[in-house]
Amino acid sequence: MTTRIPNVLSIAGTDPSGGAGIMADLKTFGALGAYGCGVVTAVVAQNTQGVEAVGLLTPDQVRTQIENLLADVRIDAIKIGMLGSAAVIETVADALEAHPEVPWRVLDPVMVASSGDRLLDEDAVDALRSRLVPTADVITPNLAEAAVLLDLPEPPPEPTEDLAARLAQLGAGVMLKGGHGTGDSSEDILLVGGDVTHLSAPRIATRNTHGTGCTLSAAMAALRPQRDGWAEATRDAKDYLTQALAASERLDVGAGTGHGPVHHFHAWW
Ligand SMILES: Nc1ncnc2c1ncn2[C@@H]1O[C@H](COP(=O)(O)OP(=O)(O)O)[C@@H](O)[C@H]1O
Ligand SMILES: Cc1ncc(COP(=O)(O)OP(=O)(O)O)c(N)n1
Repeated sequence: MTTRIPNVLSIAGTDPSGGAGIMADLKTFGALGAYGCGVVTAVVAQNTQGVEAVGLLTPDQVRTQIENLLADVRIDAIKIGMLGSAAVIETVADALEAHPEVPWRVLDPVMVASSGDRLLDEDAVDALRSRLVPTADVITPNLAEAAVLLDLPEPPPEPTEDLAARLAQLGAGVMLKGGHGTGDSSEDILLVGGDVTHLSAPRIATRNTHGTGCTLSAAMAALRPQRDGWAEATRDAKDYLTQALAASERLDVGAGTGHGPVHHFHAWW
């Protein structure tokens, strides 16, 4: 645990509507006492209704941003989000292997937006599984992403310890998210270093769920340098997200027919 203000890096795609991607990550870092840095991997035309277009940056463009940043700024934790292609996954994996000094790494295996639009090439899953997952401390799949990572025919209905254990065999700790269920509570399972933690929160009745996965993984990265372990950091990250969901109706973003953002600065305004 550090007492200095942590510098936390998001490597992710953009969301001009500010609810997901690198925009959400930087808001989350700021709200949770971390100084935010960002490396852009993709320029995504999206809003609360869905994704209109995806423009991937080249591996060289991503590599140069990472190397230039790390040559100057001490990074205390990294959150990795949308990468888009196998080539960019290889580039980020190489960069992380070359920088073992970055202590904490959270990987959100972003594949598909809640609108159904693809954010990762289909042929990139192997590279994600074999090159990037083993470089992470914790991966944060939702149930659909867990099914793809484990080659299951369809997403399981809810997170289970068995599913988390099978994901952990890919080489990282696991925060298996159950946000897409329908019960009264929203249940996740954290499995790190053989320790299982069940995380439960009341399910908030709102359409403003755009960027919940981005916000959760960013909060874990922001809090890990400020807490004693992943269990404490993840519990506090989920509490922050639950409050941001509960306060989201105070925002007025989008036409109201899509999925709006959570309120990242609910504690201030
Ligand atoms: N309506 C909700 N109320 C409370 N928590 C939620 C709700 N929707 C999602 N969550 C929580 O948000 C986090 C992200 O989960 P999920 O929505 O499954 O991820 P993703 O955005 O990657 O699909 C999890 O901790 C999940 O339990
Ligand atoms: C640029 C970008 N990255 C990730 C996502 C997916 O965000 P997520 O938190 O999983 O939330 P939904 O979009 O699924 O609601 C994204 N949309 N854009």
